[in-house]
Amino acid sequence: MDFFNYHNNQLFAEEVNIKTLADELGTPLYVYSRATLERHFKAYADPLADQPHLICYAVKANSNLAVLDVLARLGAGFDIVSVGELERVLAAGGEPDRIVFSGVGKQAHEIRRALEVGIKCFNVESIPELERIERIAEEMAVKAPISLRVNPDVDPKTHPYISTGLKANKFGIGFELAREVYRQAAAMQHLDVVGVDCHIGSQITQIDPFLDALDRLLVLVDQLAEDGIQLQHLDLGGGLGVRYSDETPPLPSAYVRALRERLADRSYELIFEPGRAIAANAGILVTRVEYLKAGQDKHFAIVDAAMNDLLRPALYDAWQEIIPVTPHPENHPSRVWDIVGPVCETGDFLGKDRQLALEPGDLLAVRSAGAYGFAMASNYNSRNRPAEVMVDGSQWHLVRQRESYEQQMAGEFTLPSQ
Ligand SMILES: Cc1ncc(COP(=O)(O)O)c(C=O)c1O
Ligand SMILES: N[C@@H](CCCC[NH3+])C(=O)O
Repeated sequence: MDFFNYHNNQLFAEEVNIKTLADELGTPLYVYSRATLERHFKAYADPLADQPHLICYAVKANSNLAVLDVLARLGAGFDIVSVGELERVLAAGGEPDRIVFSGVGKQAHEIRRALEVGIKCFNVESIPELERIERIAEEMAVKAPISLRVNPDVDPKTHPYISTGLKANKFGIGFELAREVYRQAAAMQHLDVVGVDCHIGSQITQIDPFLDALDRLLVLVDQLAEDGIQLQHLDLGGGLGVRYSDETPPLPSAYVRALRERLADRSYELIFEPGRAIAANAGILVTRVEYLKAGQDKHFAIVDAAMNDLLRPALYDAWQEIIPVTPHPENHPSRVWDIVGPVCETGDFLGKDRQLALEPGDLLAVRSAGAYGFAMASNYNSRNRPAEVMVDGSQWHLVRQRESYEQQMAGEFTLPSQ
């Protein structure tokens, strides 16, 4: 089932015509489908219905308040990596005791705020972080729930920039060290050791690396049991890939089932931290063609969205499908275009070598843009970040206004006069 589809030669999100939205709200414009977010969340939650679990949506993928709200209403937990994400989850109605806090650089004020609101667990990534949490918990006279993020040294076979579970990556505590660090954690007065955590990378399209990582975690869990450390939950991270072009990642249900089979009759609460698998294919970026420019070797369609709006193509050479919002008749001449933005960088492209029938003023949709799209948008070239819309059946809601220049400059000052 796809909630972004053509009807009468017009692209729709659920029952809302994209051209109407773009004409009314301007472009570039992010459009999300509530039904798709819900379907993707349930694809994780349903196969876990008969056992204790928590799906902690990775807020970094798309932190729009409306997206968080949709997921909170379904009972989602949240995986955060900053106090900014924490405040967003709380503002959207997320429950503090369903929040896990990941990330290698948690600052003291972030730890304090997380303890104050009572999060479910800190996923601790180093010994100094463990010591910092212990110190702050002591000052606040509370016990901090923690798990260690273990780096299992498993190759996730993904883009090198988004692999996180190899020895060479900055993330987690090395597998060989983990048992000893758990002993240290268990001896600290103000820590409550509740789980173990592992996240090996993103856009992973095979099940095997996840199973290898789980096997390593289970070896550790057994060793910890010998040491008298009983865990309540296993957090298996996020990272399940999606289809951008011809990838064939396992469905969430198959992935969850495979991991459950490996766990056999071990009874732990299972936590997952999916980001991309929930949000990516729940969103598109709509952009308008400004100019068609014939180059010597290449033809360029210059559109009004750029790398500041959608960074993935520039950063990872990522491929995302680009489709017309209102396709021309079949006999309209087409040619191969590079779809580029107005930013002054050669890396500013949304897609290369795309066969399309185009005219100036046409609308295009970049698919699979719901995750790591707006979330990584910036003001580079002093461009305002785009608006975001949530479609819900035949209704749509503006869930973020296009930034204004005043907002972009807010809080910034020129030098005082002499
Ligand atoms: C700790 C952690 N959890 C979850 C995620 C979400 O990953 P994905 O969007 O690939 O599911 C990430 C990002 O890779 C992460 O770093
Ligand atoms: N931002 C990345 C994924 C990073 C995952 C976060 N650890 C992407 O767009 O693919």
